[in-house]
Amino acid sequence: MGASDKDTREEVLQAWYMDDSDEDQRLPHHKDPKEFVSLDQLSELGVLSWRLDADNYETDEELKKIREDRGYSYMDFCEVCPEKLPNYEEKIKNFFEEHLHTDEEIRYCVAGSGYFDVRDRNEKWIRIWLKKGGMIVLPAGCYHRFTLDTDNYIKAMRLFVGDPVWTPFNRPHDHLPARKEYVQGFLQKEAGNRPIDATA
Ligand SMILES: CSCCC(=O)/C(O)=C/O
Ligand SMILES: [Fe+2]
Repeated sequence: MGASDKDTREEVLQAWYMDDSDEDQRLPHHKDPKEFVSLDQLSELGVLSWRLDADNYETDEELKKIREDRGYSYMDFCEVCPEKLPNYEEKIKNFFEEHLHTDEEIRYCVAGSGYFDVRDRNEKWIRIWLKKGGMIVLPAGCYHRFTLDTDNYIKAMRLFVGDPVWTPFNRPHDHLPARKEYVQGFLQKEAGNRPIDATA
């Protein structure tokens, strides 16, 4: 991916470390001073991202190719607002409980915006602001949560490999194979980057 691709992705996808305040979850929760997280840092956590043409998703060849390459055969839409989402209050509460899934969570924002929070490898929260045209993949086994922002509306395309399984496993679910594999991926990367100890 070239530098210019990355720059335009950042118009619809921004990430930063969160503060520790208990204020309204829909506020940005920046640290003071702000501490942004790059898309490369996100990809080190296994979080993939694209910028796509949300006004033309029905005919978008780039989306078609991503779906073919990654096997995303299933697609539907989830609109989050009181008028469109049944059991809105309960769902909003559940989305914001820290959880993981045993499969990827793939969300493409075609309207509105929202926050997907993910834990980094030191358990710090990173807030990912997804806006119209942004698409993210959260890897299986990655603890995360979702909230609307203060605009209170998102319409997201949900993609899945085969028949969808939406089950959230609220933290702690560290014994699940998906979690173990996700953590193992970090440990292997760290071991690969460690300098060789010639005295050992
Ligand atoms: C914007 S899609 C609703 C959030 C959701 O589906 C989910 O699983 C959050 O973790
Ligand atoms: Fe989720």
